Amino acid sequence: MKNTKIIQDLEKLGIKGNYEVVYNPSYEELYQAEVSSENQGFEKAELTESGAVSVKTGIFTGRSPKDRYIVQDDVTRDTIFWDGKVNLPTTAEIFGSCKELVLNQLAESKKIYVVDTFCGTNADTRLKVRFIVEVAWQAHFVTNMFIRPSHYELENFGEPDFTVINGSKTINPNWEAQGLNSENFIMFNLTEKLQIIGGTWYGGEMKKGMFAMMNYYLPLKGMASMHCSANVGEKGDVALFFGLSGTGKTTLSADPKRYLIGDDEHGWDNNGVFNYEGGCYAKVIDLSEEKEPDIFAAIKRDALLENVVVNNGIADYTDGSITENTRVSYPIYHINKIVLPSKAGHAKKIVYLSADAFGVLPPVSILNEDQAQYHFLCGYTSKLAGTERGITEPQPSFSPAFGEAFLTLHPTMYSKTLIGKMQEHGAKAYLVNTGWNGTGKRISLKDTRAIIDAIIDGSIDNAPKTQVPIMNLEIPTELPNVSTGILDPRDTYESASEWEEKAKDLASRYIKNFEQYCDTEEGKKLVASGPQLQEQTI
Ligand SMILES: Nc1ncnc2c1ncn2[C@@H]1O[C@H](COP(=O)(O)OP(=O)(O)O)[C@@H](O)[C@H]1O
Ligand SMILES: C=C(OP(=O)(O)O)C(=O)O
Ligand SMILES: [Mn+2]
Repeated sequence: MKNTKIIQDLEKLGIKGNYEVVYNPSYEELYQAEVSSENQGFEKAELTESGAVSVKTGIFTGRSPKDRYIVQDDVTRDTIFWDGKVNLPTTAEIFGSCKELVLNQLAESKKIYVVDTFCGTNADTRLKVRFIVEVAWQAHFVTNMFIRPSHYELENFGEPDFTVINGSKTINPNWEAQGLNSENFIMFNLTEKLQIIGGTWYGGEMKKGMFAMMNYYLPLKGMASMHCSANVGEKGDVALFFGLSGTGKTTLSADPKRYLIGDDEHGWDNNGVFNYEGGCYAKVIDLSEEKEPDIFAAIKRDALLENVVVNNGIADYTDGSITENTRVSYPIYHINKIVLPSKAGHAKKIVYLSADAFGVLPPVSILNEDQAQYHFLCGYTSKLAGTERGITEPQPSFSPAFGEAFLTLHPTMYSKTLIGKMQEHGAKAYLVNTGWNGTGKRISLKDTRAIIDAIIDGSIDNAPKTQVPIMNLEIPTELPNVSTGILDPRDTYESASEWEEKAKDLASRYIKNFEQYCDTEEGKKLVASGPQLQEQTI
C-alpha cells in the first residue's frame, strides 16, 4: 500500500524508472543492504568488531561550504542573509538543471530508499523531512541522525514539509558555464522545500542542511535556534554548550552525571529547550574508552563509522590518515542517560566553547550580560582540521552564534532570540577554552570536565576571582579538581609578556571583527565588553 503511494510521490517529483522502493527500512534491513557483496565503491560498508559498520565517503570527508547554494527568489530574497560567503545565491534555473541530474541519477537505480523522519522534537515546530537516497548507508545515516517516527506517526505522516534528494553519485558537468564553484553541489530551494546533493557523500550535508532550514523557520517565529549541545541534571537544570565543530559539544554533553538532550542542534521556545535530532554525530579521532566512556560504548550495532581506518575488522581511532574528521553516528538511545522525547525546561547555564589555537583565552571566564552578547556575536574559535574541505590545520576564526556556516538569517536574529531567552530565564554565560594554552598542549579533557562541573554546581560563582587584562575577562583563580596553575593563562607561559604579545594580537582581531556590528548604537555599546588594547578606567 505505502509503497504504491511512495512510488507515485517519486514519480511526481520526476524520478521515473524501474526501481524498487524501500520505505523506512529497519536497522536489520539496512545492515543486510550495506554489507551486500553487490555494493560498489563507496556504497560498501564493513562490519567492525564492536558491531558498528564502517564506511568511507571518498574525497569529501567534511562539508563543502563553497558548493552550497540557496535559490534566490521571492521567498528568500528579503529573508536570507546574503552575506556572499555562507549563503551563496543561485537561480531557480540552475537549481532546476542540477535537480534534473539528481533525478536522472536516482531513476537509474535498482533500489531507492525513502526515509521519513522528523527534524525537531515538538509537533508544532518540527519539519517532516523525507530523504530520498540510493545508498543504503546514507539511509542508515539519516535514520540514526533524525527523529524516527513511530509506526503510528509514519502511517499518518502525510506530505513532507521538506525533501532531501541525495544524488551523491552524480556531478554537474555544466558548473563552469553556470558560474558555480565546482561540479559538486548542495542546493536548497525554499519555494520547492527541497534540498539536492550531488558529488559529495559526506553525511554531514544532510544533517547540517536541515539544521540550516530550522535556523530559518524558527527564529522567524521568535524562537532561539542554536548550534549547541544540551543536557539536564536530576533537578531539571538545563545547560547549553555552544561551539563550532571540534570544540567539544558532543564530548562534554555526554556527562555520566547528567541526562543528554542532544549533542548539536536545539531550539528554545516558551516551554524550554528541545533537540532537532534523534542521534549524535561524534568525532572519533583518538577516542578512548577511558577518556570518553559514553561515546565509546555508543559504538555498537546500528552505529555507523565514517572514514575510520579499519584493520581486519578492528577500528583504529588513532589513525587520522583518511581524515582528522573521523566520525560515528548513532541513535541517541545508544547513550544511557538521556531524556526522551529530547527536551527539558529553560536553560540556566550557557557555556560558549572555544578551541583557542592562540593559547590566549583562559580555560574559563565568567561573562556578564553584555559580554554574553558580545562573545555570542563574535563566536571566536579556531576551525579545526577536517570538518570543512581545505582546512588542514587550526585556523582562528570568528563565527557568529558559534555556527556561522548554518545561519540562514542575519546573525543578530540569533543573538536577539538567545539573549532574550537568557534574560527571561536568568541564565548565566561562561566562556570555556577547550583549546590550547602556553604549554603548547590542549587543555585536558579532565580539567575541562571539572570546569564544567563547577559551572553547573555553581561553585565557580563563589570562587576567588581576578581580572585578565587585554581580553577583559573575569576568571576564577581556583576551582575544585582543576589542575593548579592553569586557570590564569598567563601562568602557563615562561613569561607573562609572551602571553601579552599574543593577547594583543588576538584582541586586535576581536576589535576588527566587531566593527561589522558597530553601525548600530546597540552594537557600539557592546565594544566596551570586549577585549581592549588601551588600559580601561572603569
Ligand atoms: N579539553 C577538551 N575539551 C573538549 N574536547 C577535547 C578537549 N581536549 C581534547 N578534546 C577532543 O576534541 C574533540 C571535540 O570534539 P566534539 O566533542 O565532537 O566537538 P563538537 O561536537 O563541538 O564538534 C574530541 O575529539 C575530544 O576528545
Ligand atoms: C557535523 C558537523 O558538526 P559538528 O562538528 O559541530 O559536530 C559539521 O560541521 O559537519
Ligand atoms: Mn558534535
